[in-house]
Amino acid sequence: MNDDPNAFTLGPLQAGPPCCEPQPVIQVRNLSLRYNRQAALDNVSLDIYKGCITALIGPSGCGKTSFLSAINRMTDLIPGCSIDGRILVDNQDIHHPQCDVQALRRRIGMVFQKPAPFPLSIRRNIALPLNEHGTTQKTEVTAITETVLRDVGLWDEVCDRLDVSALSLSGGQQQRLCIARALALNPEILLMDEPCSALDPIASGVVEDLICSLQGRYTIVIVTHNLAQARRIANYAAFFWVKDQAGQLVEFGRCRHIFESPRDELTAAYVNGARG
Ligand SMILES: Nc1ncnc2c1ncn2[C@@H]1O[C@H](COP(=O)(O)OP(=O)(O)OP(=O)(O)O)[C@@H](O)[C@H]1O
Repeated sequence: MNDDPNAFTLGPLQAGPPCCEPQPVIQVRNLSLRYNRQAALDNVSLDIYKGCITALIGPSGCGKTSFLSAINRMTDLIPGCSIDGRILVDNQDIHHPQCDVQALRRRIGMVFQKPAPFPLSIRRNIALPLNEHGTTQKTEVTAITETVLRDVGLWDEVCDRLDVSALSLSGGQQQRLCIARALALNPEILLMDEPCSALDPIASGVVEDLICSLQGRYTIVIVTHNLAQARRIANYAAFFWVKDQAGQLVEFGRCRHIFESPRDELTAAYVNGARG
């Protein structure tokens, strides 16, 4: 898949933790995305590496959310949205007519900017998606519920009140519940759209630590406006910018390189705060 001269690919890395081995799991090639006649992304090619955290950065309107939503075909749900180009997940073309979109979304979970638990009990928030995806045995659902609530550090806080409304939790707890809900389906990839931006600094720090703790077990693609956060948590960063009225990928690379020695002047200006 690396025959495309427009693709951003990296050479072999130094020996490092397994999460940093550059093994592409999502390969985006020449992705262009439109909302009716308005272009939102133009000819974006990018590899996302297995087990790593990749941050999508860039100013408002440069197409970060559109890019994220295209990866699990959430963009199918937006009237007027059309896509050109190819997205491969584990070498499977997600736009192939035989692609099972429900299975794709099970493999690729999504967490949104604003915590959006279902207006149900904490327990039902985890059980409902499991039931919908065919896991109905009570003992199994109970075991998964405890596992994922522990994974997000919520179990000790809620284990004695699993039947209260999820809406009674704090914003940070709600967001961790939403991450637990996504993890319950045992995804390989997590897409996160500004998961901390609606939270206060303390809750944001807790969710940020949680995201770091998931690194290696999951491939994570995160949109963030918080450059310090991207720098703290991501292995790779992709910098988008609006050129000719459409979002384009300016530069992709190891996070350290993007922030400390970017190749592109625009990237340097953005990460140094001179532009954007
Ligand atoms: N559902 C939609 N219908 C029409 N245009 C849209 C839709 N969603 C996004 N757009 C447009 O597509 C472009 C890219 O938007 P997108 O939300 O992907 O950018 P973004 O970088 O994530 O922005 P932000 O950081 O503000 O969330 C913008 O011009 C936006 O107005």
